[in-house]
Amino acid sequence: MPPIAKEICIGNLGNLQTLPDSFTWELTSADSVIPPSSAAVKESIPVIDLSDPDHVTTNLIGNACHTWGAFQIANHGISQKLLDEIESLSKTLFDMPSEKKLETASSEKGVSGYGEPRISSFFEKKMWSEGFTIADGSYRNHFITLWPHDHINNCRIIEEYKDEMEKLANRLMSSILGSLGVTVDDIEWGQKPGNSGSKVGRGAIRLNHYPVCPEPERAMGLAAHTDTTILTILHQSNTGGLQVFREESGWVNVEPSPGILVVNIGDLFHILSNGKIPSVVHRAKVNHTRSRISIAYLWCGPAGDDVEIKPIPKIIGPVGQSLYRSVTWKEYLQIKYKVFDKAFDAIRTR
Ligand SMILES: C=C1C[C@]23C[C@@]1(O)CC[C@H]2[C@@]12CCC[C@@](C)(C(=O)O1)[C@H]2[C@@H]3C(=O)O
Ligand SMILES: O=C(O)CCC(=O)C(=O)O
Ligand SMILES: [Fe+2]
Repeated sequence: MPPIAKEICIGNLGNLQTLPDSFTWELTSADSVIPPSSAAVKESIPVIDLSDPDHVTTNLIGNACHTWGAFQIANHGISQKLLDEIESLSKTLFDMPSEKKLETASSEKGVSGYGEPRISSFFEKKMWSEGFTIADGSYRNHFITLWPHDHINNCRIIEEYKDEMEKLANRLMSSILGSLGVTVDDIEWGQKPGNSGSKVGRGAIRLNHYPVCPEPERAMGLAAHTDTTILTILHQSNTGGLQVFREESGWVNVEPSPGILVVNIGDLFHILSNGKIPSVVHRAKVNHTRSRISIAYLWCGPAGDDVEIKPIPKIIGPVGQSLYRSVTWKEYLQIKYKVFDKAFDAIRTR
């Protein structure tokens, strides 16, 4: 009798000695990073020092956004202690037995809880990763399940991280808007009483874990995607894996550096900018000897469900045309998770 195939669970990937077929991706040469012999090998997204004067950072951020749709930041004001705390919380979570993690599985992809990335349904093959999404307050119940005696401190870390990241996201948005010659007041919802500044924020956190992989070249940690956000701030542990895509350069590694955060422009900023800045296509590769943690703060702006996201009139200009129709964040998220990489086409006006 043939052996009964054991169900492969994402909570146990690190124990596997071979790459199962369901996790084996058919990658072509276009999928690899630039060969080391290429002159462009040193190319990577710029690191911008946020302690430099505002006019300097705005200019550098503007250039990076136009070129890459992404940049890295130093001296951003997020304490190393908080970054270490959230990284260590994530490690403790993913080190738990698979059955324990599954007790906190999200009921639906994309809402709070443990599970595969929401984009996984668009790919035939499975991704070599597990994650935990914090999209609303329901994560607190999951934390009680995971840490019956230590949830209060872990919830404190999450709340502090969200508050600090939201302030940073607002600051970065102002800078990026500044580089486009506008301010937050030029956005309709930026002027709404109660919706301005950082008071009403919409931010999710995704804790990602990429276990050690027996055949990293044929596996994929997190498949190529753009984020459905205004911007995403990413903290990566000391193992590389993040790659960004640019037409002119192909896939480019974004190596981790202590205290440096990565900022990705998401789809909503691309819409607000009337297509002037790209939302960056990125992915995460995995490693043969080292596991990797990343923590993404996915920021959708000071926007409630009913707030309209559309190109900023001042960016379109008096004679220009709007590239995209107006959408609410909720509506755009629905479109994205129906048509995935065709979402911009679905809301294009011409
Ligand atoms: C706010 C959100 C963005 C996200 C979908 C979600 O509803 C919550 C999870 C987020 C995340 C994190 C990992 C990568 C990503 C593409 C995914 O699969 O789930 C993003 C989603 C997104 O940006 O669309
Ligand atoms: O792990 C990474 O480097 C990328 C994570 C990511 O893209 C995401 O969470 O949206
Ligand atoms: Fe992402």
